[in-house]
Amino acid sequence: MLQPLVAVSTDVKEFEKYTWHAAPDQYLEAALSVAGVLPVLVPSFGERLDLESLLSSVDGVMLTGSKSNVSPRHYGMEADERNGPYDERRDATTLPLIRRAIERGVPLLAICRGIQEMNVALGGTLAGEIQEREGAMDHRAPESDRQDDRFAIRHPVHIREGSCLADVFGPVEINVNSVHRQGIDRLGPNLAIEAVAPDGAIEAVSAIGAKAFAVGVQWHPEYWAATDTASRRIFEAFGEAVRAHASARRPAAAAE
Ligand SMILES: N[C@@H](CCC(=O)NCCCC(=O)O)C(=O)O
Repeated sequence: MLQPLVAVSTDVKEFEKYTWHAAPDQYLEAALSVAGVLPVLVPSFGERLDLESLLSSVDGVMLTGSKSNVSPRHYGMEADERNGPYDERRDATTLPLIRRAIERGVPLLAICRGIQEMNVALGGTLAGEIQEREGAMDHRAPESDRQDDRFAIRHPVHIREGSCLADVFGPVEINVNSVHRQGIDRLGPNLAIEAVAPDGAIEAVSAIGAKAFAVGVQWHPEYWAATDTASRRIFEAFGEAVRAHASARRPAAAAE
């Protein structure tokens, strides 16, 4: 089979006096080496992108994490500095992309900022600084200059019975990393909770009635995808869904 293409979200960043549309290596590495797909960066040009053309040319969509937050104006709230930084160009690209990918049955894996975008795209809201909520765990990364420390696996999540991820792991507890200060507040109407943290924070969702894999996770399976079984299994399941989509979309190419 030809290696199927997966559209990957990009952050818009200023660096060395240039504007970049960028994605971190970890996500691309996990997509290529564990999911077995060819990641293709999608520039954050928003409504200037022909999403039908894009979604007719790829067999999956992966949304990466980011230090930036979805602008609260997308869920009816004021965008203040406290809840920044923002990346409006990324929002303008990913929010419509999520809706169309799910409508068209293109497999979707949304990670961290990605699950938050998925919830907002489908009509939900987010809460900021969730560590300040009564009884909340601190979901932010540990203070460290070492990424391995910041992305250390450090709390359990319970995978709900009958969920998509229960098909991947079984209805069990898995241990995950945690690098976020925002979280899902009001769940979008067409989303189902797939996993929760011990403090009740929603850690994974899936699109109800989706034609294909459409899962968002608040943790970072990409970071340890090569070595951690649970992280690996998510990317393997995503890769399987992408190849199934490719086979259905291009039977001839799938036979090659
Ligand atoms: N900004 C959002 C989403 C968090 C996220 O995607 N984190 C990825 C890694 C960011 C880092 O390296 O600090 C939130 O904070 O909830």
